[in-house]
Amino acid sequence: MAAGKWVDPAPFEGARPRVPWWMLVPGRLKWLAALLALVWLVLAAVVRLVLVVVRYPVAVLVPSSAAWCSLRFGPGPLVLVVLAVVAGLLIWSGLDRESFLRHTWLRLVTEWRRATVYVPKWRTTMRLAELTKDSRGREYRPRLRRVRSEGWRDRVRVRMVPAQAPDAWELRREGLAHSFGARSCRVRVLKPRLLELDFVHSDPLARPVPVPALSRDTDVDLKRVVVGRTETGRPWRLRLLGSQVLVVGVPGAGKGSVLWSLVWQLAPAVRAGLVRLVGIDPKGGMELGQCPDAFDRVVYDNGPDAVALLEEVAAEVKERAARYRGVRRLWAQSSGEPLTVLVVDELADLIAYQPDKGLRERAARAIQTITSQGRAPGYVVVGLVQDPRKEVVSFRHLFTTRVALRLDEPGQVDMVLGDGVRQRGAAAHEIGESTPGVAWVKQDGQREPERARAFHVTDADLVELGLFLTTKDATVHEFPSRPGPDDNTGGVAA
Ligand SMILES: Nc1ncnc2c1ncn2[C@@H]1O[C@H](COP(=O)(O)OP(=O)(O)OP(=O)(O)O)[C@@H](O)[C@H]1O
Repeated sequence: MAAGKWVDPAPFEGARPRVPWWMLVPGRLKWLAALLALVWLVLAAVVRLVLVVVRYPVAVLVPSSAAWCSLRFGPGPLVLVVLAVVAGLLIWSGLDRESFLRHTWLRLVTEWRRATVYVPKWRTTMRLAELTKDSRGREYRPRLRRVRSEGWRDRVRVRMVPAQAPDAWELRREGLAHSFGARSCRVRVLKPRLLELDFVHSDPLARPVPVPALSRDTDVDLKRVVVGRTETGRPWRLRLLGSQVLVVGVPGAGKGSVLWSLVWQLAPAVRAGLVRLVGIDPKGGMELGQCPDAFDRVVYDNGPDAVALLEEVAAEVKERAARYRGVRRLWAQSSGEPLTVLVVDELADLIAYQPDKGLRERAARAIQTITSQGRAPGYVVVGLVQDPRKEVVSFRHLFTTRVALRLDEPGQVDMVLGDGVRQRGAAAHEIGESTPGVAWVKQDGQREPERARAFHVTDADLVELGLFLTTKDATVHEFPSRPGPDDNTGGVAA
């Protein structure tokens, strides 16, 4: 090599060493990142702890405070505290059993069932029921959210996996019920991706609900007539004023009990002349003939007399509507005219089974007029139907309150209550034969259907009702003279 002259050595052919990326990060940034990670971990642990305490307050707080108490003060004071708490709980349950159950016992049951039933079985059940999804090696599993036990049912909230529809859960209801040890399962959609599953353990409506004592108070709330009890224990309130009511159920489902519960509650107003009942019973009086005194007019067939009565009522609707035009928006007691309730025991007999086409069409036209125009002038139709066939269902949209008692098939539930209502849990086809009077109710404008049972109105009750309506000690309501145009009370009676 000549002095001072550079000669290139052989080129380097080895693999360039790979340094992990974090070794290239400057030292200070590394410390900062480690600190942030630590803070994140601590926060996540605190959130988890808080969640556990919120979800299982009794199971976490009671043993931990007992342990703290015994460590700090010894076992003696702990025993005293336990005895005092037990005594306090006993007094509470004696004084107000309802609130005791709600705030302590049911909370305990909720935690117990969440910890022993839903959490341990959730993952396996979701996989076996094929409610999980796999994508690129990752498993997407529905998330178990809030659990609330109400004794007779557990309400379990679920967040569905993306791209899942409630139908998938609807199809697996029975399997889910068996897996979690429940008698049945209902699926309700709360909002997009959020479902509530009702795991039902017993039926709170298994026992008949007796009718209350006949009231003498004529101030009946016609917007909320109590005709039974809902499964949550509240009164079943049926809207009459401003509504049209359709009651559907197979023979023996208890349509009569819905009807008579309504008449029972209206009786004081009927006796005082504030409400007028008009009836058509195509079954020859088998139903309405049990208490004919309740009705101002009643026809026991589906022939010309029944159609004439329907047309008469339809004409009254038109005449009253013409008088109210520009004067009042909705019937009120101050109008000086009674609210008219038209009861048709078997609607299909008039508009579907009547062999005379002319009569059938006239009946359908009159019913349509009354249901579509009767709301404002104070005419309400209560239609009872055994078979939700096409001819009747085509009227469905005119009835704003629909009551589905026991039905034969799931398709009939959709026909009566409307599409999607069964999916929200209204399984009227699953109502047992042993619980007549139990129904699913859907009112327009109310999202959730309600399960309820009508009062059990016995034959003896109907005799009492008849006597009540025919006794003369009633205070007959004095209507004011015919209203003038200045009487513009668009409000509601009662
Ligand atoms: N709410 C109720 N609670 C307890 N038992 C009831 C109730 N409703 C009806 N029942 C009982 O069920 C039976 C059938 O009731 P109901 O006659 O009212 O049924 P329905 O649907 O009107 O039948 P149909 O269409 O044949 O007239 C009766 O023996 C009645 O006592």
